[in-house]
Amino acid sequence: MSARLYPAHFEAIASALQAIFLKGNYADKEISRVLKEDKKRGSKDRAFIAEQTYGVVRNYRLLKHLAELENPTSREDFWRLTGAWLLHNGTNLPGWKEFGNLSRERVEERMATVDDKRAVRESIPDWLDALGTDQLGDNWGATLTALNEQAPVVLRTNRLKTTPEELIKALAKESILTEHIAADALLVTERRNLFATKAFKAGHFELQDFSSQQAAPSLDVDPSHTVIDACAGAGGKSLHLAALMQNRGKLLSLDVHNWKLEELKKRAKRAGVNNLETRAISSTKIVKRLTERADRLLLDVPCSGLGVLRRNPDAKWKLNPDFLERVITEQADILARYSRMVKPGGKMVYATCSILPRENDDQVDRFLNEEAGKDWTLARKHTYLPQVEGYDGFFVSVLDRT
Ligand SMILES: C[S@@+](CC[C@H](N)C(=O)[O-])C[C@H]1O[C@@H](n2cnc3c(N)ncnc32)[C@H](O)[C@@H]1O
Repeated sequence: MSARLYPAHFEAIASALQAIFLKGNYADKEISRVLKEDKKRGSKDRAFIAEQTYGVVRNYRLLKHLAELENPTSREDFWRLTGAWLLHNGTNLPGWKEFGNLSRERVEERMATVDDKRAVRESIPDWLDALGTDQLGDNWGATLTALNEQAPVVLRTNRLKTTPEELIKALAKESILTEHIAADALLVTERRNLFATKAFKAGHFELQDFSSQQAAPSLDVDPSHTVIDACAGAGGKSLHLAALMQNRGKLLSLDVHNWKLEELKKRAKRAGVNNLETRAISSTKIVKRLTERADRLLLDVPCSGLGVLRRNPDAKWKLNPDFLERVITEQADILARYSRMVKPGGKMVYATCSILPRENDDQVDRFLNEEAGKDWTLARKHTYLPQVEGYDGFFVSVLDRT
């Protein structure tokens, strides 16, 4: 590859990386920040900065090894990591002083030493590599490799306003090429700024991965139902549920964070959704008062996010064993308490964007074997894996209440 390289791009990448690794800031926010600092950049330059920054975040441990840096802190250190990433991908580097003695030969020599060190090669903390091996056995290696790739961009057509066929045509007029892959899902085959399109502003689609689009349809909702989305967040799945309910029936979106529900309200307005009400879970009473009110319940619970590392690669550096234990305890509590909101004869979907059985199958098994789960049976479950279906790692289980 012989891309033209500019010092200003490396400056922007290094600035984003310093904030991500030294201050613990989110990668997507930092990339937006540095891109906003120079609005004159064209789309290729913006894409270069975003892609290289994500590349370094994804491959941080490997790049520290290749660039022979124990603990990068300075601006030059992050230039050097980015340089090592480009060399590793076959790009020649200019002789800028920040790169120091980096050379293709040395990077190749260092690369040859990691064949038997998966955690370094795939850039993952040792504790996570051990956990993945313990949880997924032989599947872990392929999952890890797939999670280090760039995520495909998938849209969900908002059927309240358009159809996949009409949306494909409307987006093509704005030079965005898409392919209908399933139900409401379109795969974007040419990356562009989707949020600037007329179709987005008019609420004709939402960005939502293929795997995540499997949760709402699994609830088998209809326009007569009362549906509760109990961990609704900013409402990706609530909006999907509203469309499947044809904007009828009653949809109640709950979350412990009111600011997320405020964001959901804005998105609902854009999407033309009007069967939805939001309510913050400010005390345990909110859930108690809803005992046996719902025909359908979605529990898209907080999780490790290990299935969506392609999209949020910085999460692997922020996650820690204590957080994982806490979130597992919280998931079990949510399943046991919130399931009481379902009427006899109703249905519930328990979902996570994790690939770990401890957050998925084990939680469902435990629930079914305890007092809270005595009226419940498992109808089906599936773990979507990035190396199998090709999209985010995701778990969906469907449970029926007798
Ligand atoms: C995986 S996210 C939900 C994503 C959302 N369903 C979507 O499709 O966009 C999990 C959500 O659970 C919320 N949450 C955390 N603890 C909770 C609790 N105890 N009860 C309800 N929601 C909770 C978080 O604030 C977060 O928004």
